[in-house]
Amino acid sequence: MYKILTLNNIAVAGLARFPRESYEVASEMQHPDAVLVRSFDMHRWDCPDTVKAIGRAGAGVNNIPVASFTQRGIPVFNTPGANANAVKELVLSGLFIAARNLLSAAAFTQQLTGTDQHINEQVEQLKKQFVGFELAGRTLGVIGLGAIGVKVANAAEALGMNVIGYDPHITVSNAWKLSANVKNVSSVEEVLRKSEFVSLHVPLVDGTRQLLNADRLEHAKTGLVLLNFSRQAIVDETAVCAALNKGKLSHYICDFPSNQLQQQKGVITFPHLGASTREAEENCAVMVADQIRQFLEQGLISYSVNFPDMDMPINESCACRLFVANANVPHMIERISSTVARDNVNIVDMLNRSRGDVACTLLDLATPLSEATLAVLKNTEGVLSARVLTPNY
Ligand SMILES: NC(=O)c1ccc[n+]([C@@H]2O[C@H](COP(=O)([O-])OP(=O)(O)OC[C@H]3O[C@@H](n4cnc5c(N)ncnc54)[C@H](O)[C@@H]3O)[C@@H](O)[C@H]2O)c1
Ligand SMILES: O=C(O)CC[C@@H](O)C(=O)O
Repeated sequence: MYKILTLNNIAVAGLARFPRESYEVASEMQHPDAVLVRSFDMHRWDCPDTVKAIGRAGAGVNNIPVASFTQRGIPVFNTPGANANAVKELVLSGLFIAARNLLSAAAFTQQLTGTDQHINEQVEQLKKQFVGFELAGRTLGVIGLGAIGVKVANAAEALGMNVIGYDPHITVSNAWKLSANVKNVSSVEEVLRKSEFVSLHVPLVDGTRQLLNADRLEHAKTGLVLLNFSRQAIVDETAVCAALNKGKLSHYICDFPSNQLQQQKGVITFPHLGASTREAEENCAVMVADQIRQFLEQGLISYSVNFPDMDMPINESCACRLFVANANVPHMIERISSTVARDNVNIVDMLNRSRGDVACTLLDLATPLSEATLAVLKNTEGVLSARVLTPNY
């Protein structure tokens, strides 16, 4: 029986992927084999020794201490693209809200009282304060052209906007998906200089923390609308508030309310709603549940943020499969295979892949591996984690 601990609400469609006869899933349990999480802050969480995999039902992994899981030989999975459409639609809403002053206009009509005739007179007399502008012909700059950025860029282009994009690490596959009309520019400053709207779609890592700071915001066109549906710390909030007060920015629309933003004019915040659609929650939950099952049951890895992809069909003549996560250094295969040889076990199939400082090895073994040999393997220099899986043919 595998045990799956959920640290956030995970959509039922995803939880249903774990067969009841072989999985227990709960939000509180002892000795979990894997953990499913959304935005729960795992940096302050004491992870039990039994955990073999972490599944993030979403894109961002800044709430997960990935480096420390890597050292423990634990793969962290995420679900790239599974919530991208939901975020794109919220970003588009942000563009419309800013261009047409929709929130203040709706707040204005909500407070009108009196007869219909009186309300109508107020509407016609005062609506001029909410006059907006059209998106077509305006320039949107997209910073980060990954799963979300590409969708935002293409959708904005379809609305008639000029779209420019900046992503020094764009993947070939995302470059193929991007509309040919999206112009590539070479710096964040150039995006800010040329755009009326800028939307941020980068992950929060050391290199993107406070990507938009006071110096960079100086380059912005006066009246820029800045949208941040990535992470709070991608911008320097103090610099954003100063830019709003100077008129450099007209709006800051983001998914991350904070104490500093609460009273700031020009700010519109949402409660981290980007991925909160039924469709996105289900997509993420189903994708991550399937990844965790594949790893627990077969040692296979896809869409891990810290481990290499591992794909090898289980050899039908094997008695068991050994999964080893190890440091990516010389002599590891030699150490692993000589330890396995203690049991006089024959290797019928094998896969070894590496990614950065980590490597993974799958060995399909003709006969079972003893507990004693597995224990020796776990203590072998360079081995981060090891476990034996008994295939369920
Ligand atoms: N608001 C929400 O609910 C919500 C939902 C999903 C994702 N997100 C956030 O959005 C981020 C992006 O998601 P995604 O699915 O598009 O991820 P992704 O990995 O597909 O794309 C990120 C892109 O950013 C690019 N990038 C990295 N550093 C950059 C830099 N310094 N300048 C320009 N580009 C840079 C990468 O090359 C990549 O193409 C996530 O990491 C997460 O933090 C928020
Ligand atoms: O799980 C959520 O609601 C938010 C997820 C989102 O921030 C992500 O990075 O995918």
